[in-house]
Amino acid sequence: MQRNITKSHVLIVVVFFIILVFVYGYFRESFTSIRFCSQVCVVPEKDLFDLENKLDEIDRNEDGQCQKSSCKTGEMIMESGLKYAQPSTLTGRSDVNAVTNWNVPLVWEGTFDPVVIDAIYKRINPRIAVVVFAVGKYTRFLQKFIETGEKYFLVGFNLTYYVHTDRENEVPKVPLAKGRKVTVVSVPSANRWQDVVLGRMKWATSTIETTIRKEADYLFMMDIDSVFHARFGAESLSRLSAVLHRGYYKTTPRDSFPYERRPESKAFIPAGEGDYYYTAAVWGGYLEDMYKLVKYCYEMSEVDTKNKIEAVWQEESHLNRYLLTNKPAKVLSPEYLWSDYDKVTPDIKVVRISQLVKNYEEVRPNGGH
Ligand SMILES: CC(=O)N[C@H]1[C@@H](OP(=O)(O)OP(=O)(O)OC[C@H]2O[C@@H](n3ccc(=O)[nH]c3=O)[C@H](O)[C@@H]2O)O[C@H](CO)[C@H](O)[C@@H]1O
Ligand SMILES: [Mn+2]
Repeated sequence: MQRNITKSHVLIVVVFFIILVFVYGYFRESFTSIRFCSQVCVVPEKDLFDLENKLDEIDRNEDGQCQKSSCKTGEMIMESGLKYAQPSTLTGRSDVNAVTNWNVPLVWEGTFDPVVIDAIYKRINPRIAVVVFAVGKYTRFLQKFIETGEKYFLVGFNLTYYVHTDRENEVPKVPLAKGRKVTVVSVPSANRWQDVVLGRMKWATSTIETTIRKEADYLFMMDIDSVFHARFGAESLSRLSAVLHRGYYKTTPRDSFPYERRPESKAFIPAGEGDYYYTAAVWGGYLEDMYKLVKYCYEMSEVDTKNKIEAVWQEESHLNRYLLTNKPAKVLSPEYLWSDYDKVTPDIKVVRISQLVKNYEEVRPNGGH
């Protein structure tokens, strides 16, 4: 009995092991790519190599320009070892919608973790351009805008404020953090505020072509009559990010949005169409995507002028027209531009930047609205 068991069993065990070795040899490739993740994630050697390569990809040429498109964003790579709260699939903001119907984020406080977002974007280390205009009496807003920008706006990132003005001597000297600067660009004075507002598209197009294109990866267009109050960070970065206008984001039916309604204008949006109403006081994105959009607003307003029409809200109308067809990659909640004219409502957990109350009559060259 004892002898029988030993003989046949030894044979079976040997055959079993031989088969096992063959099977292993055959499927070896697939076995190595299985990741065993619990506390520690074991990354197979080949994948580790790919990952290192990706980390090394963030290269700039002699002009400081990114070599690969991943420099701008796209790839959500985070260094390992970072400590942050575990994300939940079940809890989050339930009082607001955090996604659009074309499935991109609608950014509110509580929908992102600053630690994770910063880790991803600081590794890319993008150069950010902020284009602002301070023409005529609007130079008075520069000091507070830049001062508070240094406290809250994309802190820790390379950033240049391109201040377009007709009063160079009124540009204040504000202490700036490392990697940040102010570049002054001269523009002519204007007799109508409408010309300044629309002129922004023309002058910004030209500054991008001559200067900014060589110096930045992202670009923001912003009104100057605003003050930062809280973090306005890398969560705002995307190919194209637009901000919901605080006046129309909650219950306004689309047919009541102040879109351009005259078919003669290039900014025309007919009844029954539209997603949101976006403000033109804060918008940003990849340099080249923003260039295309700023230039579009300029060219469309030129066509309108030829046809003796001016869109109801100038470049804001053209911006809204463009974004209806070319959906933004991120929509930012009105936290990203509130107004001191309005009471803060419970869904706005944090006001990141707010428009100042101003005397339109006094500050604008031709007064009024
Ligand atoms: C919150 C919001 O939706 N803002 C929009 C609203 O602006 P506002 O009513 O806030 O207009 P505004 O007076 O701030 O003008 C827009 C910007 O143009 C510049 N400026 C204007 C006049 C002037 O004499 N000098 C000068 O430098 C300055 O940067 C200013 O911030 O309507 C404008 C068009 O009508 C633009 O679409 C603004 O983005
Ligand atoms: Mn404004």
